[in-house]
Amino acid sequence: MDVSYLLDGLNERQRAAVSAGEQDMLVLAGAGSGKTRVLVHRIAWLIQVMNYSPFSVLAVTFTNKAAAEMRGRVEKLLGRDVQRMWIGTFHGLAHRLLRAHYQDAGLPQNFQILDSDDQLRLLKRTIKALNLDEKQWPAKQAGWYINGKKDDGLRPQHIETWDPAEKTFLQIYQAYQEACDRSGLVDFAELLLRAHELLRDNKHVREHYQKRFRHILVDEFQDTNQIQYAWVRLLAGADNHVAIVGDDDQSIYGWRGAQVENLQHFLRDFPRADTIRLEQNYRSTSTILKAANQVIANNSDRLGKDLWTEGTEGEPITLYSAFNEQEEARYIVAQIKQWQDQGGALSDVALLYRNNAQSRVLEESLLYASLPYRIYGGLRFFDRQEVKDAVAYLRLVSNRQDDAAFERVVNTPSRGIGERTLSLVRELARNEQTTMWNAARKMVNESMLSGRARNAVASFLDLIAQLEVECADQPLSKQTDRVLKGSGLLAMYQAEQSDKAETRVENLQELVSATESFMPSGEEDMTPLAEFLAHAALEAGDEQADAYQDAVQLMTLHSAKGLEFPLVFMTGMEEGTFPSQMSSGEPGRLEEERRLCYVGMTRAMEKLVMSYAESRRLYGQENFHRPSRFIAEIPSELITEVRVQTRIEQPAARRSRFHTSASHEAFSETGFQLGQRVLHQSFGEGTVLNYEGTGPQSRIQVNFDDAGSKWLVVAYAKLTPLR
Ligand SMILES: Nc1ncnc2c1ncn2[C@@H]1O[C@H](COP(=O)(O)OP(=O)(O)OP(=O)(O)O)[C@@H](O)[C@H]1O
Ligand SMILES: [Mg+2]
Repeated sequence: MDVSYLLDGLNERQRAAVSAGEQDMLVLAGAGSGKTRVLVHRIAWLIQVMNYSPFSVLAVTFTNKAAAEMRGRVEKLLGRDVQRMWIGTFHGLAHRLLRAHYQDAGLPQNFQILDSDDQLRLLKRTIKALNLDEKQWPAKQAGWYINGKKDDGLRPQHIETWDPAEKTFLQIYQAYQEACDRSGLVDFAELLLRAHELLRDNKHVREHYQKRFRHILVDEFQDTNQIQYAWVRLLAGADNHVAIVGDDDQSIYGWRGAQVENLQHFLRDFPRADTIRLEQNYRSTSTILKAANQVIANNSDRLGKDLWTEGTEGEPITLYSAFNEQEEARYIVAQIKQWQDQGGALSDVALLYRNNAQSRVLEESLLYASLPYRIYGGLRFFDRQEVKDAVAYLRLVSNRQDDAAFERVVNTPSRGIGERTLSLVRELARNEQTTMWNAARKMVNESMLSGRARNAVASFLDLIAQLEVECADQPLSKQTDRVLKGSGLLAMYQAEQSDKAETRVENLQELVSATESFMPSGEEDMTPLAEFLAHAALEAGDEQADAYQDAVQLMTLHSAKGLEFPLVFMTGMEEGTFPSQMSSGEPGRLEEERRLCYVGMTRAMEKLVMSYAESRRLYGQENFHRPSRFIAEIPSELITEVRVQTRIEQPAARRSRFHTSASHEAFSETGFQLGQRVLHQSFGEGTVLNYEGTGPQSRIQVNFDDAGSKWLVVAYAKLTPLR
């Protein structure tokens, strides 16, 4: 058979990696050098040329989206489907292992995944139950503590501490874990830890998979944490082969426990591994690549890589300075329209930002301009309130011991079960070391509640029992439909009659279609419902209604990893936003932010646009910041600066109650406009942001580059207009 096509479109070093014999390898290379492409071709090579069954190859990627893409690309190369092949994220694969071996893992068969939001809720309740003050012991912090410990492979009994604060967190960890275990709930970090323990402690399970997975391949290896790497080592055993690809310059999850040192550990633990370096970038124009290389050169302790391209020079990087985030969004939308007018596809455009919260203003501008968009991460379909409510019903119907689901829906829609009643149920559950369901049942049976409360709780318990009967042996979409109607959820939102409620109804309907089109794999003894619930908890944004529409792609810089787009906007390039406030004091974290900037820039193929706003309202607060230091790290000859061209009217959202049309005229008379640059004798240069009052009393707000924001009386300020 002619297999040369598997090496087509690869350079010499890539070919060497793809066609290597039975061996371990590390492909260490910069962004866009074809690492992922090598991995895909290697998998096809193993199957086609070295005659491995797809069944004996394990491939790990970083997101579900990347996993789906990888599977698709392998299938295209092979010309057949590889459904049986294990391609997934660490979390997804861990979940699959736990399902298949739930007994060995000490889990109930119908265990459920607790996502981050549910985890936080459960932590809040745990902290309350321990009579701790949530202000002093915030649930979020407890979550970080617990997840961090789990990522390091530590159970409460492994932790010893003299630190009184840590002692309390440890106590929360313990109580939280007990609650999870009682309810058959597994959080994200627990998936990894438990799967690790399963492989470590069960020889037969471990040996089974060691025999099975002859080749293990891991993409984005620089962002594995300790437990993930420990897992790879366990699975690899003595005579399997591991190929990892990564780029130390793109390690951006240190804050979540990823260890870039794993790259070195790999070379130590797999001493026979070949290191292959790729140096040609095939993704970006030389301008973009040069700029990205310059930025990352400011970091220390790099493994060091040279990246070059034969690509064209392309356009310079556009830098846009806006006076606030609204105006930034308007500029971006105008640019996207222009791109569209020139025949560009919307799905070729990515808007990247540092924090999820930054997306709202961008979304509003896109909506206003009727440009369809999709968001990855953040506002995932399965994260939306109504969808979570519906899923919680499904969970409770399939497992009554699921406390998180119980809490979520017991009084949604409202059925007169108040906080007082619930706290009685919680208390009994706690005292008897049992679940909410069991406690509630007992309270009803033994008349431990007042008449009304008892009836309300009893009818809820009956409702769930009834739904279970109605759902038995029904197809998944019928079950979902039954639950939506029977629970009263759908009716509740239908009755609400607001735009928001309408969207919620649509989302619930979308959930039914999602279950309709869901194809359970039928493996590992899972019911379709159990598989769907796991999918809902693990999938990020892949199920949005407009998945196939041509739409602008919005995502955080973190979730853009591994992807590429012809036109990329990096928004919010301001000190305090990016690099983030928290990182500025710590050199280590600042370097991680710089790597994130490198990741962002190297997503762009043809054109990169960076923008910053002099004033930004975020989380309800207005802040003034200078342009990000990363901008200054780009050689100026690679940048074209665009300034605010048309002075725009005050955006509605920003109009304060002081503003009257009279003051607007008075303001205009002063000769200054919003966004205008001005010079003050003692404060120096700044930008006009706001104004109030009329006549001689009128005041003007200026954000000075060095002195910060100040309100000044126009008549006395002696401002000199610049530009
Ligand atoms: N030898 C090659 N010839 C032509 N195009 C290539 C070659 N190798 C890779 N490419 C293309 O270059 C782009 C980048 O490749 P790929 O995504 O595999 O890079 P990567 O190293 O994984 O990047 P990242 O570090 O961002 O994950 C892709 O569009 C890919 O198809
Ligand atoms: Mg890649």
